[in-house]
Amino acid sequence: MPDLTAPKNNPFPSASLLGYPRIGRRRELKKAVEAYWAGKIDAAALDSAAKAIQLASAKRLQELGLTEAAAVPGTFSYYDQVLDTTAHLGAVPARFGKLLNAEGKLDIDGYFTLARGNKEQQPLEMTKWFDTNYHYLVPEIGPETAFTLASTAKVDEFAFALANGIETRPYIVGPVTYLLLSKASDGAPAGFAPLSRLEDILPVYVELLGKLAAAGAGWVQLDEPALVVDQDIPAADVEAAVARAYEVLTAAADRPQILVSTPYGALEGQLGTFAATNIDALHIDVFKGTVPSAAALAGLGNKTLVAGVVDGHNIWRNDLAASAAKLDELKAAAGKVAVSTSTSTQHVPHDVAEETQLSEQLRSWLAFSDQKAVEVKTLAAYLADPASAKAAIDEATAVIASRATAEGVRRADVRARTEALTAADFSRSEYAVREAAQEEALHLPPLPTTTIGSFPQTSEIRSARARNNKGELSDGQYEQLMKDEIKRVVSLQEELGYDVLVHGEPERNDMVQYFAENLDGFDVTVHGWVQSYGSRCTRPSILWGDVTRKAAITVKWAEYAQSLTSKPMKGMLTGPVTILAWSFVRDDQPLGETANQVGLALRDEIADLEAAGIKIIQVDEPALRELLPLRTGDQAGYLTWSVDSFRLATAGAADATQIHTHLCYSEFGVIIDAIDGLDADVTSIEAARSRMEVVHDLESHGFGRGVGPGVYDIHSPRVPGEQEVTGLLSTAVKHVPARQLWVNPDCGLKTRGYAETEESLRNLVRATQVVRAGLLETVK
Ligand SMILES: CN1c2c(nc(N)[nH]c2=O)NC[C@@H]1CNc1ccc(C(=O)N[C@@H](CCC(=O)N[C@@H](CCC(=O)N[C@@H](CCC(=O)O)C(=O)O)C(=O)O)C(=O)O)cc1
Ligand SMILES: N[C@@H](CCS)C(=O)O
Ligand SMILES: [Zn+2]
Repeated sequence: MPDLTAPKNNPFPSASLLGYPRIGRRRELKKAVEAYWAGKIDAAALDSAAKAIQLASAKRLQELGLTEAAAVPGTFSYYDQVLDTTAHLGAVPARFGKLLNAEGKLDIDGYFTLARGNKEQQPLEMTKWFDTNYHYLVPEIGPETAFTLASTAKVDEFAFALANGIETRPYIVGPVTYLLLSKASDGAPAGFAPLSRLEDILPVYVELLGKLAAAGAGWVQLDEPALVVDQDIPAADVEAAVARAYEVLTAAADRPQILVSTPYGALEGQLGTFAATNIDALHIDVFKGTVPSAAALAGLGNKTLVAGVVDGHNIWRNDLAASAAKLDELKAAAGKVAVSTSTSTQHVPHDVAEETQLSEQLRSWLAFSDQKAVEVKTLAAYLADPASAKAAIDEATAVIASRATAEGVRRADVRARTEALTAADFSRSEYAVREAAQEEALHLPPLPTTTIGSFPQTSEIRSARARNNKGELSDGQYEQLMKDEIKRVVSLQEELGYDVLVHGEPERNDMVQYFAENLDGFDVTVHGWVQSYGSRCTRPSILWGDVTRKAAITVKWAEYAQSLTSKPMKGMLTGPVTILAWSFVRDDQPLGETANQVGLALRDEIADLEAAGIKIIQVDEPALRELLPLRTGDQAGYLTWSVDSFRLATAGAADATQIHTHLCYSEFGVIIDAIDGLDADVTSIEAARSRMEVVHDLESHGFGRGVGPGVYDIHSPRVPGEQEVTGLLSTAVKHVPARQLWVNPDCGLKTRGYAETEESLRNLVRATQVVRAGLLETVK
């Protein structure tokens, strides 16, 4: 048992992870949380499932060598780390009414209400966490928000691990990042900035630090990733906020030692701001970021520099020799150096060893969370005694070298095709020419109605796929079940009166993995689940080699669906940027090169869809915003290659073929030029959750082609009423010329149930009829 009376001035652990997956090696948390939501287990059973995961993870990390006090990160969460911070601060938006219980605490049901909403209230908005495919719940802060320590979950988790003999390092989002990620609550005065409430949240942090110290915590981790992003407020204001926040927190009478972590990129000038505070350790990302100057590092004085040299965001085996060289530089300039990951490893799966279906060669190139723990430990050993790590470093060097020449990594046929590309391959005819050709081919009514692609992925569909994978259902039987589903979805859309139909995507396990399974250059995992949001997970595919299409991928399904209706059926593809963003992408060449290879494979697929009689083809790019570099100086280069790869995919289409694209899960104002640059004939874009904010951007930009701002928020079971949709459409027609406007939901319907889907889709059509009639009146 650790000695609780020992002085809390332990050194920072020489090797640690910044965070660890919390969903469980077999998605135990997902299963428990969903069972709790469905009323199948009670709160006590959920609590014991959560504890079992916490303990198993902590023990596993100890087995892997992270045995020092505070080396195991306390990053468990039932749903989201930002929501956890909201809970600890008691920052419940007033619109939820009284959610705290009689003791002033937010219990588990209140916590899930913020995440999932209730009959009256939409949940907190969900948006992308930095440049990852993880989504957090956006806090709503106003001048009225009351802050109080409404949860002690972090203290309880710490005490539980300690009682089991493991001193963890509790994690919480730091005050500056928390407020910078917040949005102003409804009703806050114009121009209100959540950061203006800094003084008011600090006492709650101080109280929490006191409770953690009392429970025996030696170290706490305050995560400040917002500091690696160029904010749209002056840098001096951010600096002042950091200085003030950490002046108050470090002055707390009783507190653990404080590590501030700054993952996802280079801290740049803000390193000096932290150097001037009294925090005890500062983590910097030296994987994506660069090694700071010796002078900047010297400014850290007695603080421990926690070097994030092992990539927490991708799955390639660490180049230990390169990391060792960085550590040498850091050690020469900074006093105390410890080793860690660049980010939490919540973005990568648990263990490569689970993926026995992958070739040994591919597995040797990879490092998931558990392998990263070992890498961190090896590098810490290197710092203490370089000779002790020599064998491991040499092995990593040899394995990485073997990748460069392995079969499939560089293919002459693929390279010849990308090298032969010319400007003409990236452009279609003028829009006016295409518009006329499409008008003639499609004869669509004003305000055409459509959906984004997926229909509910029922448990029957998923279980059929699982049985097919296990060999319990033949390919023929599986295909027939998918066709039956497509038929149902097509007749439902006809009955509801939609103008442009979709086949519903039942045959896809995921909109990226499905394509990866059908392209050379990729491999997929069996257990490689990564949390996307709440209980939802994805299995990012591994893009390790040159990409080509083995055979047509979607054509047979699109052709079948089109054979069932005289209405146009949309072909449905995932775009190159999104395929890259939601996979683990090779790190041995520029992303733009890889994106063009994927773009060419999609271009071939579009040609085959056209040949099969498909007149409208949607190429989804929901991740276009996600990959936007966090530093403004890096953004233009990204936008060039990303937009180009989409154009390469789509520019082979005939004038009469209508190309759609779809974007969601982000705010798009900042990349509106790039969206326009995609040159899609129609763009559907998430808008319902933000009450059509995007139409202002479209209007001021003078967006000239078809556009469908979403009018149905598909993220919750709530059904939008006909009047609500009419209202949203009426707003849209004020800002976007009616002849350009389409009517559609915010995103696909795969996470929804049929009951609410049917009712909502019916309301969309009814509202469209009302607005169309109004347009006719105006014309008269
Ligand atoms: C649009 N979004 C996506 C993102 N990233 C992606 N890669 N894909 C996306 O669609 N990022 C942004 C958003 C995030 N949103 C979501 C939305 C929904 C999910 C989701 O529903 N995930 C599912 C898993 C999906 C999947 O891979 N399904 C497979 C396997 C299903 C499964 O679990 N099978 C069981 C057996 C089932 C049975 O027997 O009945 C098993 O294997 O144990 C499939 O359909 O075949 C989730 O469950 O979390 C994610 C992100
Ligand atoms: N076509 C996809 C897009 C999701 S972003 C779907 O409808 O699910
Ligand atoms: Zn979407």
